[in-house]
Amino acid sequence: MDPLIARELSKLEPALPFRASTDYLHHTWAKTFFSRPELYIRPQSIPEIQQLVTLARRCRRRLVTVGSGHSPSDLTCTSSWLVNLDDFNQILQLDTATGLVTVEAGIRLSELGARLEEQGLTLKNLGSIDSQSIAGVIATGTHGSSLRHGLLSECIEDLSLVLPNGQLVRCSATNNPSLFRAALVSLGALGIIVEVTFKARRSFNIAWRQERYTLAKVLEEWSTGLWTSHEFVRVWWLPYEKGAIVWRADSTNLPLRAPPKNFYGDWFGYHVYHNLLALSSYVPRILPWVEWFIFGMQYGFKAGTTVTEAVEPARTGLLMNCLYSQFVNEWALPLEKGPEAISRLSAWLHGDLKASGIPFPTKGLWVHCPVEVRVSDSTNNPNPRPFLDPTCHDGPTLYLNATLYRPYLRDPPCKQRYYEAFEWLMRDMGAKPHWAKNFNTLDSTELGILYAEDMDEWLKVRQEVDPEGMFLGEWHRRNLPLLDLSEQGTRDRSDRLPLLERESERRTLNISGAGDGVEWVGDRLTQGHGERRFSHESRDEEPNHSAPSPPTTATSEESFDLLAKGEASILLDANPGL
Ligand SMILES: Cc1cc2nc3c(=O)[nH]c(=O)nc-3n(C[C@H](O)[C@H](O)[C@H](O)COP(=O)(O)OP(=O)(O)OC[C@H]3O[C@@H](n4cnc5c(N)ncnc54)[C@H](O)[C@@H]3O)c2cc1C
Ligand SMILES: O=C1O[C@H](CO)C(O)=C1O
Repeated sequence: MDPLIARELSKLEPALPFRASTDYLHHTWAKTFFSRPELYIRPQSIPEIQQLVTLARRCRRRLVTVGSGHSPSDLTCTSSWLVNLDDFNQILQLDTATGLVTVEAGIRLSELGARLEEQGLTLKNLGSIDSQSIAGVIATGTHGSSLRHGLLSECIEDLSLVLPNGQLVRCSATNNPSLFRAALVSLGALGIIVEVTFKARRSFNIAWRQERYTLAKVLEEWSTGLWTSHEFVRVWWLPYEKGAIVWRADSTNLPLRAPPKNFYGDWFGYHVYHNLLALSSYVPRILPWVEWFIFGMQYGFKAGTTVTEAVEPARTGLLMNCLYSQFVNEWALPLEKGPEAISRLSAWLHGDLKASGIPFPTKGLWVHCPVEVRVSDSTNNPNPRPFLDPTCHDGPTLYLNATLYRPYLRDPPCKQRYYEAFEWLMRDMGAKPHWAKNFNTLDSTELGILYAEDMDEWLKVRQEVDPEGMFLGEWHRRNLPLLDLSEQGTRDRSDRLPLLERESERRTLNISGAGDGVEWVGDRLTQGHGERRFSHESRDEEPNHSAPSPPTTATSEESFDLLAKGEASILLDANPGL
């Protein structure tokens, strides 16, 4: 343990626990990225969060907050300090009459859903899963698929954050609206969101129906009811089959009816599909056959022949089985551009470069399905939009999500060319990438241009609350124009953003169970913790807030003692590994 940390910790409130452990191995849900933070910290109260932020500032450390690690990119990787709010996850207030609910920001949507249900409430919209933390969902602009809803975060009324100076601030549409709009898609770069107030809806059930369409029928109905006939609609496009699975749902008073068994939801089909995907990494040309076979077994071999229906509570019925580790590359574009985007990508995947207009060769290229096709509409949201909201301002939004599975955690062979071509098309059509996902070919300048004044506003707020870049890392540097053009020549970290963590290398992990996942290594690790920071060390002021009196626990004394002795503080179990 760096003696600087022990020294600085000894100057803080000794009774307040600092629940930090070393030797934690962080990884994304998909095990695409791993990193080894210097400390992994799981606070349980706002004073603890304020204390760890103060300590980080004094020790000159970058902070990263991680929710459930479901963002597919390297956004949450760090060799510095990783903060997780899984133990800060209570419902603080709930008003069944108004539907207003205040929660601690670490709560996972699954736990929140179960607790709301006990009170007859639910979230009004969900994405494909509910494993995420509420703060994580907000931070990256997570969406579901419905033209009657925008981003999941549109139900948020009020947020509280701990800023890099340790201050606890609240914001809403009327109270500090710029901070609110910046914090609604914060990319973890403003501070730690600690409390969230949102409006829930009365619990409801959905009746859903799923059937196979031809792609031609999807495109034919695109503007004549495909997306508007039901509250929730999502489409899985099967490119080789030129087919699609259309899933639609509405709220209902019908009695619950469990969905029928499905092929790859069961043990046998799940493993058959997984092994066929693994085989296709060696013999990629079988992929059209795999698509035909698996989706035929799952949804019927012919359009219109098999319909699946069920009635379920919305909080589970809206979710889906995401199967295996995967890369996902998702972009938002105007809904009316969908038929053109899909037709061009379809032409390209079938080798017709001319019709596609996509300048990448397709020889020897084989890809996985599905391409997820989803929608949202933020234009009816009365709350202010996040500055970094990727959805359209003047009409409904389409999302295209190109999925590539990683059977047994191995990367598929054609990823680079498929994603380069897909991103080329998306950029050609003026689309914006989903912040959490695996996009690669846009740089910070281009993203700055795409978001224009909204990016400027977001950067302005960010710079005001975090002038030293305590919440910034390589992902932010790569994707956001953090410096003005006039400052591009400056060495950003040491000159302007002294705490920004740079990536120093990506290396293969020699541990079993990591597959092709890479270890992200930040310069905190390679430079040796603390080196540069001693010279930059600033003894800044105490945060200007009055923290409630801290709880006194045995663990606080233990943690303090261990750290003061320079030993690792293992108040939590170290990551049990893979
Ligand atoms: C299987 C799967 C299915 C998915 N389905 C969908 C979908 O249907 N629709 C969709 O839009 N996306 C989807 N996603 C993406 C996912 O919703 C987002 O990546 C979401 O951000 C993950 O939440 P998390 O809690 O895991 O956050 P993390 O991935 O851990 O973190 C995401 C960001 O939030 C920040 N953050 C987390 N907690 C805090 C906090 N307390 N304060 C400040 N910043 C914080 C982090 O620093 C980071 O920048 C899916 C991902 C997977 C793997
Ligand atoms: O990122 C995502 O993964 C699933 C697809 O498996 C989904 O819907 C996302 O969004």
